[in-house]
Amino acid sequence: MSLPVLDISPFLDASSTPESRQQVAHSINHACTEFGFFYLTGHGIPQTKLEEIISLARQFFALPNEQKNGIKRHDAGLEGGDGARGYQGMGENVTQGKKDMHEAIDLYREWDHAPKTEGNGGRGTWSTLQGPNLWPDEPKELKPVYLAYIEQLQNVGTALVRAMGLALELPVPDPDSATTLETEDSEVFVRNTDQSFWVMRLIGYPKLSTPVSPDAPLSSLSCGEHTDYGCVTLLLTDPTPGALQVLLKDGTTWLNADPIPGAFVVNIGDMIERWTNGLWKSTRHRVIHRGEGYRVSVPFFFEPNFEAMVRPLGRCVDRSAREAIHGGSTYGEHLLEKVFGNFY
Ligand SMILES: O=C(O)CCC(=O)C(=O)O
Ligand SMILES: [Fe+2]
Repeated sequence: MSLPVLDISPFLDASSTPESRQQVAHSINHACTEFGFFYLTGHGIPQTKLEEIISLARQFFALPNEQKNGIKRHDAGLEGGDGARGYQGMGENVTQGKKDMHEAIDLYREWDHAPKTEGNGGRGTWSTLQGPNLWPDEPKELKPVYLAYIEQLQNVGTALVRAMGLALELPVPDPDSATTLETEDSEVFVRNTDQSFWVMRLIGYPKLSTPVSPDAPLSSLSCGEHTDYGCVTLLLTDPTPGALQVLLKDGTTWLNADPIPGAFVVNIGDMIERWTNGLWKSTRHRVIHRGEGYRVSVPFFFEPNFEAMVRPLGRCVDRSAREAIHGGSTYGEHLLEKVFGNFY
């Protein structure tokens, strides 16, 4: 058994036929209903570029701790800190109250919603999430290469959520009637991600040394079991097999989501589950790296706009034949809860 493979190219190619798009949409509905996870090909980003992204992250993690801590994340209100952006050393990330065995840099869309509070002379103090990204000085090419990559990923994310709107059989937009952000047509996800408050994580995982045991404490995991909290995740990893594991619908079987060269591993997050009223569930997954070498992964979380109101879509509520699972809140409110709660 392995996860479905989907080719998104009909949604990136303006000359593709409606039939080819429908076919992709159909496969997405199947993949999201059965797994919440799939491989994505046809995204147009060359494999050499993907390899460069992994290699630059690997070069950063190989630097001495002292240098990595130069862009350390600090709590909001402390000099240079916004409680979210920057580098976290090994064991600083916490999932379900347990330390994860990884180190990471978190980058977010730059804050452009409200005036920033700048400090006098120093790096400034910031409200949560409102500081600037803390980019590494080394390797020097990391920042420009990642910025270009993030632009490309936003296009892929848009293509994907467009396909998802069709996959849910939401009505196609009526060109004669005005739409609002909350109009529930097949473009609803595209409109609510057009200023995506994206997150990019560069993650480094040392090989775990503790022995495998069924009741091993969660603290021995590379990244504890969780769902992703946003919209869709486009995950790029190095070739290490056996690390990322996905919980199947039976609720007990863990499937290895081993990387396919040139493809992203995609999964849906809690905001899609909420929008679809649970027709599509955000699937639990975890990382246990007991293989060889130092594993590097770079997930890109393509999220709703900060201000997007996320509540179950009427058609999905009808189709799911149950009450709305949530009363609605903005993505920003949801994210702030997650940041304050150390994420998962
Ligand atoms: O490193 C991976 O393969 C997955 C990481 C992950 O699930 C996450 O950062 O949310
Ligand atoms: Fe995840």
